[in-house]
Amino acid sequence: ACPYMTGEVDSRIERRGDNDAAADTEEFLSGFYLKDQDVYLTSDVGGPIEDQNSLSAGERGPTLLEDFIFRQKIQRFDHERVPERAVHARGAGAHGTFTSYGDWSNITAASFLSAKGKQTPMFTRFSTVAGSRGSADTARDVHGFATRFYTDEGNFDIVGNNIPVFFIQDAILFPDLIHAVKPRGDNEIPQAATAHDSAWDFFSQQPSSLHTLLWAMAGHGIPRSFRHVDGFGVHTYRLVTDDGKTKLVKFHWKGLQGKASLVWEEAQQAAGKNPDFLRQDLFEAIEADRFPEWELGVQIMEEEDQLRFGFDLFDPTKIVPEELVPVTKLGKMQLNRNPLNYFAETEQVMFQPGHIVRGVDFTEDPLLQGRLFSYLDTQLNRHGGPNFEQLPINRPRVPIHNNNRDGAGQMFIPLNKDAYSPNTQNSGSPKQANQTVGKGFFTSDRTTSGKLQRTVSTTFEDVWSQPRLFWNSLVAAEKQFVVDAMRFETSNVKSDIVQNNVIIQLNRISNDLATRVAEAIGISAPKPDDTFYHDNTTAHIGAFGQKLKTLEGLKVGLLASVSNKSSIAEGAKLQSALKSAGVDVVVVAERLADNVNQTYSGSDAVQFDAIVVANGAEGLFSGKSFTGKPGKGAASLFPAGRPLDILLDAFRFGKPVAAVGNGKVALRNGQISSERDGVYVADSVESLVKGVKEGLSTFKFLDRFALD
Ligand code: HEM
Repeated sequence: ACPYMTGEVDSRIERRGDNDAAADTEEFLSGFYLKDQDVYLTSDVGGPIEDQNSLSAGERGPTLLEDFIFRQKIQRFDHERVPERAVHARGAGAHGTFTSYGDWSNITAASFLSAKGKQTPMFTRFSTVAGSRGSADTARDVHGFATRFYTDEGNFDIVGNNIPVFFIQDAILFPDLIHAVKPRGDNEIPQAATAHDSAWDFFSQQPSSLHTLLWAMAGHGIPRSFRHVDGFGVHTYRLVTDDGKTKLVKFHWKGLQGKASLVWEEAQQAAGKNPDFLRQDLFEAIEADRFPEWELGVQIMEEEDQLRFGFDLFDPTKIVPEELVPVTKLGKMQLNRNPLNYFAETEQVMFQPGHIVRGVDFTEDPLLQGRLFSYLDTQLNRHGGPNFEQLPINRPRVPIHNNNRDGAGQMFIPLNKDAYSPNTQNSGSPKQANQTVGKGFFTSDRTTSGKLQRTVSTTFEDVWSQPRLFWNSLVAAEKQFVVDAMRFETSNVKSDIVQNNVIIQLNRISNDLATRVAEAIGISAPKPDDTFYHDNTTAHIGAFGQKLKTLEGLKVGLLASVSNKSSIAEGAKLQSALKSAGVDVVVVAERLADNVNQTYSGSDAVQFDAIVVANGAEGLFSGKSFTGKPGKGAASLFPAGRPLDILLDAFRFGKPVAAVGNGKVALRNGQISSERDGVYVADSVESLVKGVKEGLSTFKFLDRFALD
């Protein structure tokens, strides 16, 4: 244990998955805990400190420079911030466990996949890309899905996203992409948003970005929670067996919660009312022992398949449709433990695509190749020195021995004074792995040759057919989400040239898409540009229209009234009926009282996955509240019309809405027909529950989104 650890073990430390890997994590991290319980205050160098006043010359005199206590405290405060990540600055992470489904030595020598049931500790961080560290969680963006395996042969990171493709094909364009999507140079506007000229200028000038853009606009850009996203390694990687045989693979993380997305207006509401919407959901789910899980899968391909599917497997703007190559599930990740300190763990974790282990290898993908430089380089800047791999969250769970030395923040005391190899002075140690434990990391057999050139491979040229495949594969409501998103974004673009260029590019994907966006920004419908048009479709790409696999951690809002006690009591009944499904009920009323969890003034539809209006609360939903005049009595406790707004918003956002008994008056006042899908009416809470559960698993009722 840490020599400075004092007091009882923190109760939060006990909260974790009940398995060996979680126990390893606990044992490892406990060596670093600092717990300030029943102790006295000291300076950084250990001297006891008596009080919190600075040293002054006389009672009313100036503070003295000699006050080392004052200077140290202020100095430490002045240096609390480190540079945020250049991208993916906003995020949240959790510890977890990976369990292998089998012995996969037929495809990889990676030791964490060497036996059925083998467990490996993990840390995973989800993020948005463009926003700064304090930006809202629900900004529309690609989401980072970075995973680390602390394997018994060193750390392996799959630094992926929740979208399986990327904007560019060559890493040299990454600064351009990021400069274009980040805020403007002159006024630093807008924060965490792509609805501006430079972003769309880049997208329309660099059409390799269209595929990723479509995914982001279709709902994957605004997920319901981090628990409801899938993850992708994006690039094609290699798996290598002990005898050197390689397979090409695409990594997938398939969520066992199912996929779910917000709608745009809902994301906006969340951004204002609760900018921590996604990180809070993840944190609370894990605190409640509802551990989210993902299966790690691979699409396995042969070296000869590199160009077999009509595109290049080394082009990161392409998916391999699962109809062509199904996903083989290798194991499962469970996130089962929250960090105990955000900065020490989530902020200081340094993922790198270059953290790989024996049994995995890179490919020639030029985006991947560039990333191998960028992450280490930026982390040297972020940490201020080369020793960040020694931080607890980055330190491998296996011994490290090498001749790397010194640098800022060295935390070890290396005893070998002969830090070179080969040597005789230290008995040849550290020795090569193949002289001791067998094989060390080895690069797969690859041959490359060719004339030096600065060009994009001709096999990367078609960047329109796959966006078309994506568009073709969406259901009508999802297409409408894309159209709405693009209308919103491009109507914020000021430049006619950029707007026109966007339409030209969209028209290469689909004339329908281009026309629908064009008409909203006052551009006449273009004639079809059909070189890349086709009618193919693929499954597994939508964010909507599929059932959730579990309801765990979803929230139902019961809209009740303190003036009718039985309406409040329905909360307990509803909660007991939904408990086994892991759904939480939140009782909302005019003011806090016994069994009331939230007030109308503090609530919004986005906080709930379904709404139930209690019998007896209908009086709060009268049309009168729309007069805009301040209400009287109870009504003055919340903004005029709020209960009906919550109900209507929930309905507009595609959520299930329900009413018990006279609660149906509220539906009527909101002109919500009980004939609509996902609208449930019953005389008792008990007879409503089946419908509400069904509605929750449906998640979004797509018929509510007008199509045009
Ligand atoms: C397939 C394409 C890419 C994916 C999936 C991806 C994913 C990610 C993720 C998930 C993170 C956040 C890691 C964390 O949670 O700490 C990240 C950070 C970062 N990415 Fe990428 N990225 C991609 C392309 C690139 C490229 C091409 C570059 C540069 C050439 C780049 C540079 C960075 C940098 C500088 C960071 C910040 C790292 C840090 O400060 O620790 N990324 N990326």
